[in-house]
Amino acid sequence: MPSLNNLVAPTASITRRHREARNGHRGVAILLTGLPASGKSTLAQGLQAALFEQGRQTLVLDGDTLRGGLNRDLGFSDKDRLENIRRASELAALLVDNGQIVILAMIAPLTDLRAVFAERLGDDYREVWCSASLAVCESRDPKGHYARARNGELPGFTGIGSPYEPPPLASLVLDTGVLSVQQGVERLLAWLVPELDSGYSSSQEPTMESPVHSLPSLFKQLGLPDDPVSINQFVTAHSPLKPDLKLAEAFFWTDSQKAFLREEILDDADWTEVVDELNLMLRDGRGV
Ligand SMILES: Nc1ncnc2c1ncn2[C@@H]1O[C@H](COP(=O)(O)OS(=O)(=O)O)[C@@H](OP(=O)(O)O)[C@H]1O
Ligand SMILES: Nc1ncnc2c1ncn2[C@@H]1O[C@H](COP(=O)(O)OP(=O)(O)O)[C@@H](O)[C@H]1O
Repeated sequence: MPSLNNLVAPTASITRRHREARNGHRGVAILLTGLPASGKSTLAQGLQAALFEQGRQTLVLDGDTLRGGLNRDLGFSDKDRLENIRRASELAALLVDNGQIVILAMIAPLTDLRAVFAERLGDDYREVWCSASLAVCESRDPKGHYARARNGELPGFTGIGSPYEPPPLASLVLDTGVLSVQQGVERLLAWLVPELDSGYSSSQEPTMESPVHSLPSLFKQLGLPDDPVSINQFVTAHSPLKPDLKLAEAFFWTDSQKAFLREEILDDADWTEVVDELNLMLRDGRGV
């Protein structure tokens, strides 16, 4: 293994701030934790679909899927579960740094295991407890695991042969034994969306030297719809711009929009960075 002292990370030319500005939302990792069959995977897929529909950048890291590839060398001993979570937390951190909303559907049964996520992801970490009881989960048993565990075929199965410690500090508790799937997804969205829209990573706070405006805020400033789907539609409808045509001279702007863009481009003012970004998107037809 190489010495950590000899590793030098490259400087990123495209930073998290750039990606979040383009996405119009922050990157964040949400752990859905709970007993087997408590609804983690179902809610993760439902939440992902709803966020995707809203034009957001999101993906699911599911314990079962990770264990089929990246973590296929790992079992369910304490040591292996810790390594499972460590790798998932590293992967999630990379993806959050890429501006993604990472939805982790993993049992992560112990407080100490969830602390690995909290420590690695810091302010970018949120915990949701899918709190369906053991009795409810066992009665559902969609994979037949509980029945096998009761027969002694799955020693150390969480909830039967090994413990699940409820998370006392979860940001959100969903009683997945009572709620419908749709109600669960609605509650997740109602809780999460304001957080996504309420500013970006604290480690990337804008400074006086480099004020940051997002693409949505530019669209709002221009009097245009500012949700991700509308921004995509606008870029698709108006690109590619001819190489010799200046952005502010394009036919689709009103006079006041042109005046605003000219001023911002000439003044090298607050909006320059995001105006540049829109310019590039319109040249190559790339949406958000
Ligand atoms: N012994 C034992 N204990 C718990 N779970 C088991 C076990 N053996 C196999 N499985 C299957 O693995 C899925 C859980 O993987 P995770 O990576 O989320 O587990 S952990 O966070 O490392 O505890 C889990 O998926 P879910 O039912 O979706 O939770 C099971 O399908
Ligand atoms: N409120 C709910 N949230 C999530 N799943 C629910 C809910 N109510 C019933 N279910 C059902 O419970 C089962 C949960 O399975 P799954 O999502 O694979 O759980 P886990 O990933 O926690 O093992 C699914 O069959 C799902 O349809």
